[in-house]
Amino acid sequence: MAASSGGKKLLPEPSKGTSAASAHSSILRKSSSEKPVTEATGSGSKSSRNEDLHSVLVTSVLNLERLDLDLYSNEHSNRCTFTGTHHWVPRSRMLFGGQIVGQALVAAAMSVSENIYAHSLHCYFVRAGDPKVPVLYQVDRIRDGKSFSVRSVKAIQHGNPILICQSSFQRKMESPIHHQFTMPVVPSPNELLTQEELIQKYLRDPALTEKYKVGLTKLLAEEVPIEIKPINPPEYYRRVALESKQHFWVRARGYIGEGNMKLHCCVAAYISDYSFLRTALLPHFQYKVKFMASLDHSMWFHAPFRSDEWMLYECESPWAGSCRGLVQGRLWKQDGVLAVSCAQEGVFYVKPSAAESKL
Ligand SMILES: CC(=O)SCCNC(=O)CCNC(=O)[C@H](O)C(C)(C)COP(=O)(O)OP(=O)(O)OC[C@H]1O[C@@H](n2cnc3c(N)ncnc32)[C@H](O)[C@@H]1OP(=O)(O)O
Repeated sequence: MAASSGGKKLLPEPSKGTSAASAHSSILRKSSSEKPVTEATGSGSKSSRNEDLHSVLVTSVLNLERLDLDLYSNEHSNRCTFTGTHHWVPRSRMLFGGQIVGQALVAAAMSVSENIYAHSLHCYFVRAGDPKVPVLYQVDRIRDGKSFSVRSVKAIQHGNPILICQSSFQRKMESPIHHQFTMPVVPSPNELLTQEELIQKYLRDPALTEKYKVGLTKLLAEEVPIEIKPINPPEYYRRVALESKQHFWVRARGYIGEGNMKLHCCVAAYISDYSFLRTALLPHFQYKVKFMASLDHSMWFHAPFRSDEWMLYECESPWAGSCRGLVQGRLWKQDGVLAVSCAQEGVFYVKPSAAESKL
C-alpha cells in the first residue's frame, strides 16, 4: 500500500527488537495541516510560485514503503501518474542517480532517532538501475554512538546491489570552531530565466536547426521535479571549449515547507546529482559522449537549509582523465551560508573527435 498522504514527520523506526509492523512509514512534510507560506522567505508577498502544489519529490519520489524493519521499497511511492513508471528517468534509460541516493538516505534516516541529523554520505553506483522494476532498500545499522550513528544501505534490483551508500548522522552540537568560504557573487534568481524559459526562448529563434529543435523540445517535455535557473548559460549552439565550471540556482519543484532537516537532506541528495557530472565535459565540446555515468557520490551537510528554496549550485571539475572526471559542488543559501558540499566521479566513453579520427 503506498504511503498515505496523511502528514507525518519522518518516523524513526521502532527499536530493533520490536516486531516489524507491516504498516508503511513515510517521509512527508511536517503536517498536512501546514499551510504553505506565500514565499520561500516567508515574506508574505504572494509569490508567482504555486505554493499549493506540494513537491512530488516529497509526496511521491522520496515517499518509500516500509516492507519490514529496515527494508523499504519505492514500488508504489515512485509511480508517476502519467507514465506508471519511475517518476523521471534520464534519456540514458538508467535510473537517475540522485533518485537512488535520495531514497537510500530516506531508508537510512528511518532507522535513526529524531534528534540526530545527516551530516555526510558516500555512495558507489555499482550497477545501472533498471527503470522497469522497483528498488528495494536494505538498511544495516552499523553503529549508534553517543553523538554519531552510522548506517549502510544497499539499493537492490534483480537480487543485486545497484548502489551501496554509507551515511552518518550526528546529534546537534555547538562549537567555537567555525569558518566557511565566501559565496560567489552572481545574479539573484529573480534576475534570471528558468531552464524552461530559456528553452522557449531558443525555440523561438528562426535560425534554430531541426536537430536542436527536436532535442530542446524533448528536454522541455521531461518531468524533472527540479527547477533550475542557469547563470551565464552557454548558447545552445555555441560549440566552444568552456571552463570546467558552472553555476545555477536550483530548488525542488513545488512546496515542501519547514518539514524536518532529514527530509530536506534527502531532497538535496536528489537535486545534487542533476546536471552535476556534465561540468567535467564543458571544456571538451568536440567529443561525442557514447556512455557516461556517475561512479560515486559524496555529500556533506553543513547547515540547515530549505531544498524548496533557491540555492546556488557552484560546480567545478578540477580534473578529468583515464575515462573519468571529478566534479565538486557547493550548495549556497541565498543569505550566503554554505549549506552542502558535494563530490562525484564519473566515467565517460567518447567518440574520437573529427580531427583525431582522420589521424
Ligand atoms: C548521471 C547519473 O545519474 S548516471 C546514473 C548513476 N550511475 C550509474 O547508474 C552507474 C552504475 N554503474 C555501472 O553501470 C557500472 O559500474 C559501470 C558501467 C560504471 C562500470 O561497470 P563495468 O562492468 O566495468 O562496465 P564497462 O566499462 O565494462 O562497460 C559498461 C558499458 O560502457 C560502455 N563501454 C565500455 N567501454 C567502452 C568504450 N571503450 N567505449 C564506449 N563504450 C564503452 C558499454 O556500453 C558497456 O556496456 P556493455 O559492456 O554492456 O556493452
